[in-house]
Amino acid sequence: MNPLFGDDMVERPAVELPEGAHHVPGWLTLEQQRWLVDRFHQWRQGPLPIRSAKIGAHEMSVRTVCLGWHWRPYQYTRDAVDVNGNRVLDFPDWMVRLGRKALVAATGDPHAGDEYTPDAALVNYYDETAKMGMHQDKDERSMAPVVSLSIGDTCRFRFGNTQHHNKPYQDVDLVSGDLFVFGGPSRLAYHGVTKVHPGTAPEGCGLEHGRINITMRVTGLST
Ligand SMILES: O=C(O)CCC(=O)C(=O)O
Ligand SMILES: [Fe+2]
Repeated sequence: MNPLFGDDMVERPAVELPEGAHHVPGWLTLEQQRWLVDRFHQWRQGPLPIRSAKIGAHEMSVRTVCLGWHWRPYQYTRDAVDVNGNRVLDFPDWMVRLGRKALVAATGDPHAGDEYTPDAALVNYYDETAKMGMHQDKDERSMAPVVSLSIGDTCRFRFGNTQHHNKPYQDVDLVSGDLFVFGGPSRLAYHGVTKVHPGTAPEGCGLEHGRINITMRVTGLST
């Protein structure tokens, strides 16, 4: 028998993710996406310019501007000593609330966000050729979940295991408006972005080219 809502009619079949990892397709409305893109354009005005972080002598292809704490490999500081020495922007209160809502949406647990107070965000911009190699987010001292929001072009996000950057991993398409959360036993899973699909940003998301990804984290550092 053909089920009425069989897998064949679901545009994006759910991928089986390890415990602690959650993907919520289309979590942000287009209006919310546009509003976040406007914030992005403000953040990149300064006091810190958006820049490619350097891993040794190698510049990352992604460009990043931070909120709350400034990240450079492999540490967080309030002042961007590797850029222009200026102090990083404050972490906005609305983003704390958004992070809490994201955890509730991702887990289905109405209390999942109660204790969550992210204090750092990396706001990454990918042009059509940018990628991010497999890595763990482990510069934080807290194991609270990472909340990730995507806007603009679709990317191929690779979400792996906590042991090494090889298989097993799952490839997930992160589309404009998608939420992805990794916490619990998946908090230190290796992950990366293998490809951005140019020209896939939906009309009305506020971004015509490229992809913005915001990851909120709890650094566990004090002021
Ligand atoms: O762009 C993404 O979806 C992932 C970004 C990421 O892993 C990071 O900023 O550490
Ligand atoms: Fe990461």
